[in-house]
Amino acid sequence: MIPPGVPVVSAAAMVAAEQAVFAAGASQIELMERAGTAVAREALRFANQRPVLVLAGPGNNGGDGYVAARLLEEAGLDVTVATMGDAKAGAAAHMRSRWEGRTVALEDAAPRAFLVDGLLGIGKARPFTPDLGDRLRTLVEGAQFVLSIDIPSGFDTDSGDDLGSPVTADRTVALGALKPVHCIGDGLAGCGAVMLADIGIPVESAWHSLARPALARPSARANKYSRGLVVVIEGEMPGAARLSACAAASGAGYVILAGDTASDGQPHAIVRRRVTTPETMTELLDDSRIGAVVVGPGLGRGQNARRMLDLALSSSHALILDGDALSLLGTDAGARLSDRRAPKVLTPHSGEFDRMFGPGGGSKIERTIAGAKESGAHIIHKGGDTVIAAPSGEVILGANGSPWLSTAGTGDVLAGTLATQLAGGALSHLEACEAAVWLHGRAAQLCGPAFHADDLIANLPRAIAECL
Ligand SMILES: NC(=O)C1=CN([C@@H]2O[C@H](COP(=O)(O)OP(=O)(O)OC[C@H]3O[C@@H](n4cnc5c(N)ncnc54)[C@H](O)[C@@H]3O)[C@@H](O)[C@H]2O)[C@@H](O)CC1
Ligand SMILES: [K+]
Repeated sequence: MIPPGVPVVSAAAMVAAEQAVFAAGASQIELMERAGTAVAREALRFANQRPVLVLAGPGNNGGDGYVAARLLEEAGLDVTVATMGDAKAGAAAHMRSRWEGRTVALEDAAPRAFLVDGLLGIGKARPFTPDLGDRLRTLVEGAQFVLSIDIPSGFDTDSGDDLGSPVTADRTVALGALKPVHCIGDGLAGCGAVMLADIGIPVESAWHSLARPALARPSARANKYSRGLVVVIEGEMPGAARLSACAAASGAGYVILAGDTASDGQPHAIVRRRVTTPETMTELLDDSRIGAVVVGPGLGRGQNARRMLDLALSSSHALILDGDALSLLGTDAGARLSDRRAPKVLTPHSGEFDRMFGPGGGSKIERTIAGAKESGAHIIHKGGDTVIAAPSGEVILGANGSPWLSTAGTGDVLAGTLATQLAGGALSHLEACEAAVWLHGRAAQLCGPAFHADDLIANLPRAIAECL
């Protein structure tokens, strides 16, 4: 769980925001006192009189730890501080000097039930030495509850990578703003539940965490076309496109499933159109009422699939490109899509993303932004840590789903859900992506464990109801 709809900043941007506050006259000691107070408050909610071990590193993260230790002892708890190196000069050294309680070196510390992790924060982290790593593992495994200050120690703030740290927090108090490690990569599991503490540092960012969308009810004058006409192109594996079409039918006014459909099947509300040749495809797409076209789920990668994709790309409709369409575009995606003026959204999982834009080049956030800029498309880079990026560089980080989403067909459902939000025309493209990812994740939560993609569709109306 991460707080919804709040700014997310890189380590460098957080430091710049802090510097701006200092330049405006704030004192570093005051800020650290506020940070430590927020940590102590959170610790008091969960410590329940258990013995506390505060790990204090050499930087300002450790400084926050010393403040928390002092306040927890003043609150009557039994507190020991384990230090890793000497506190550097400045506020952290000041807070170290104000701590008068029991202190041991990290190497000599014994486990205690409630662990407060103030070893490393958003400064540049190096992997722990083997000895320190082993000691830390003993302390973490011996604790009943681990509360990390700002970030779990030994994780990279911007990529979310675990640098070999034994820390897995039950809860993390993010200071001032969320950072990428709270939302992506190994950090998702390493942080536990994340709470955000306002310590008086104003931050602005083009990156935000996912929030519940505000969706409108159909107006009194609404008709099936004004609520959005969605076309889904069927291919070699028709089940995938049918999942997209059924998902789109939750909210869209009119859904057409186009392909080699022999029978008209369930649900009857979805209109079947027999489209097997370039001519019939061209005829289908020659309809200005179409709000969005989904192409790719189960499309196949043969000659016919390629032809259908080319025709969809040359239309002027908003396109959702998923699955096989992304594989067919491959390394040509950037060049081919940047030439297309009409809106397009790509919904790759990591393998499809890498096939289009290459596997290297920074964090998942940076890579997704680069892909969006190169292709001129909005990108929903799927996974447990979904990253949505716009060509403008705006980002939404959407880790609200459920690990049970890792089952066949759920991506097809996302594509259809997105088509409905785009075709409705009420939302910007980024808002439509955010709404689709939220609804998809929420429907998964409502399903509970061990569901299949059809169950997800059945829960979309309940998710939508929460947004009205
Ligand atoms: N700047 C400020 O005034 C504030 C900072 N805050 C705290 O300060 C943190 C950032 O502080 P810093 O920039 O000092 O960074 P850190 O507290 O992350 O400490 C970085 C230090 O740890 C050392 N280090 C890194 N990896 C190591 C390893 N494996 N073994 C031993 N030493 C290692 C580095 O050489 C560096 O000296 C934030 O995360 C937050 O907790 C808060 O107190 C709010 C105010
Ligand atoms: K920490």
